Amino acid sequence: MASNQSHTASAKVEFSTPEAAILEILLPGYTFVSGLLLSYLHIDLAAYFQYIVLLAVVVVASQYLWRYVSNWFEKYLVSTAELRLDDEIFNYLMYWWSRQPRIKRTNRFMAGVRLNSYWSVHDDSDDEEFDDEDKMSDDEQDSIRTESFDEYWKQIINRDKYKRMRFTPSQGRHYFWYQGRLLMLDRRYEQTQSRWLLNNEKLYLSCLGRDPSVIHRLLAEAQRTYVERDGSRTIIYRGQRCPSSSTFDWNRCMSRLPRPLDTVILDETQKRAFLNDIEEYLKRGTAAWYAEHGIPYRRGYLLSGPPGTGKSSLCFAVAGRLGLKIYLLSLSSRNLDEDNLWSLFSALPRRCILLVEDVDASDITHSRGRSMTKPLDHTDNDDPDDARTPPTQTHNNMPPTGAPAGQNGGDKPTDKTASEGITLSSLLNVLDGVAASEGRILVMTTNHPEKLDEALLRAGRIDMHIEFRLAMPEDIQQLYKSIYSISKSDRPHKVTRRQNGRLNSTQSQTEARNLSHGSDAKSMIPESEETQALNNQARIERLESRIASLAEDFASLVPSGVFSPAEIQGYLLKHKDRPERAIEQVKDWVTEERKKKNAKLAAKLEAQGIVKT
Ligand SMILES: Nc1ncnc2c1ncn2[C@@H]1O[C@H](COP(=O)(O)OP(=O)(O)OP(=O)(O)O)[C@@H](O)[C@H]1O
Repeated sequence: MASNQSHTASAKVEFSTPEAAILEILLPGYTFVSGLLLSYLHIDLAAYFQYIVLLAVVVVASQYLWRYVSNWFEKYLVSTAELRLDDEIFNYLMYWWSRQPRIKRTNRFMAGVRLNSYWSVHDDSDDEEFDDEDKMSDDEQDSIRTESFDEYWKQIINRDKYKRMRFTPSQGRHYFWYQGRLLMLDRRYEQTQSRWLLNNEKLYLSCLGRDPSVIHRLLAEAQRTYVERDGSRTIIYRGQRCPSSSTFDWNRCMSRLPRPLDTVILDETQKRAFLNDIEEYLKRGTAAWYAEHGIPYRRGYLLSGPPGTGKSSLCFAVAGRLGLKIYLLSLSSRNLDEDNLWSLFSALPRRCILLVEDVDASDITHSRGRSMTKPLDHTDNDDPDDARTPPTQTHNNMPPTGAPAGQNGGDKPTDKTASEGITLSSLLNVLDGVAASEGRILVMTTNHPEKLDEALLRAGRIDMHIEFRLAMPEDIQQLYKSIYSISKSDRPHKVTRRQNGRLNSTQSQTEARNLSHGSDAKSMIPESEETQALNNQARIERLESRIASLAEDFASLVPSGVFSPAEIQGYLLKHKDRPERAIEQVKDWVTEERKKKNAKLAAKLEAQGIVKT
């Protein structure tokens, strides 16, 4: 009580005059400072009250005025673009900036091995380095191959240790000239309550004047620089949950060199039909035609077949051929609910491939009222005589062989809810409901088409179904040739040392020596360039015909319709420089693999209670 009274008394002393109270409001801390001055220097600030008030008013007014004027200036005389970290444009600008010579002169910069601090925005730095490796000249590749593995590996490991460093603007304002105009880049980490503080990074790009065209030009150049870096690579995006929220977005996850379509082994008619259908869909005028006829502009494909038969490869090859980006979606993603599915679909660009791999992996796509497991499925087919029927391709919703009819026989799916919250109805709505996105190409892959709900496969959702098969003799031959043949890019002028090496292993010693170096007598006479080219051509032809005959031998030793192309490719890769060794050892490999398959099959049958050991 007593202390309360004394506190009140002291407060009364401090604000003894109304002037002091006013000054305390204008200049917080005034009472304390004036008390100190009075006690120690005997200066009574109250005597200068008018001046102090005037000073305080001037300071406050000028602060206010400065804020007002700068706001007004920024609003009416400055154009500003705001760039968010979770948008790809952020990377465009950072990439462009990191390539500007001015960054080398600036004394405030951020150094890092990535262009951004956002974990899920992949900036492909590593891919670029792989590219550099790919771009080695033939001679470099040859010289690297003659090195011992240890030597080569030391080089690679050393290089990998030193990741490419990127220099980007540090936090704060950076002024620079672009096309004769002064621009300002402001990099800010905005403070919020979010614990994902780093994700609140933003860039503000400003120029003087109300005309923002210079900013547009700069951003367009940044985008061009970034996109040109991709060249002909196939860009892959993944539907992922944003780390800072519960929403989903497409994040660029990798870029890959395009896969030539002819490296995918599939019945030529099927391959052509698939490509032609997509080209027909994408060609000028098709969208208008669809609109005129009131048909939603969408196309869907189902690629089905045992694992490792080339479904994803075909999709990547077609994307590479047509320069389309691939958007990968996993229906089994945790936390993916209907709203997120909608937002992902609505964020798809107009022309792209939406790839839903292993669509049967998600329960929601399964056929209703049907047993999920069958005693045997085609992946377990181990009997050479029971090879899968030749590939078939069906148009306009011919359901896959053996596909069950839905229980209600119609297009109304029952709502089977996945634990994460998507239902079959919501999936179907996003695929082709009233608000579904237009222009995209949907490719679904599955190992078990028979498990898929009929509603998912009906015309308009799936317009073409391509079945992939286990490798038949002609496929096996092609696989063999694709591993050992001379690549097209090498054909015109040169047989590289590596190919000569292969040649040596496929020819008798004398013939090989003659082919790769010319006969002893001939080698004394220098060859003209033309003769060299002709000789090389002749060598290539001989090599090709040798490989073709070896391919036949190889195919005759591998049972038809038992192994997937991936399995055969895996085996051939073990002997990638020894085509004859691959043939010598294939019988053992087949026996071994069959044993493994039989054991797997027996275990599966036992687990299902079909046979007892
Ligand atoms: N038909 C094929 N032609 C050429 N290569 C193939 C073929 N099938 C498989 N491969 C090779 O096997 C590997 C796996 O192929 P891919 O991923 O395309 O198979 P998939 O059918 O999509 O398999 P999954 O069903 O398991 O996803 C790749 O390296 C690919 O090069």
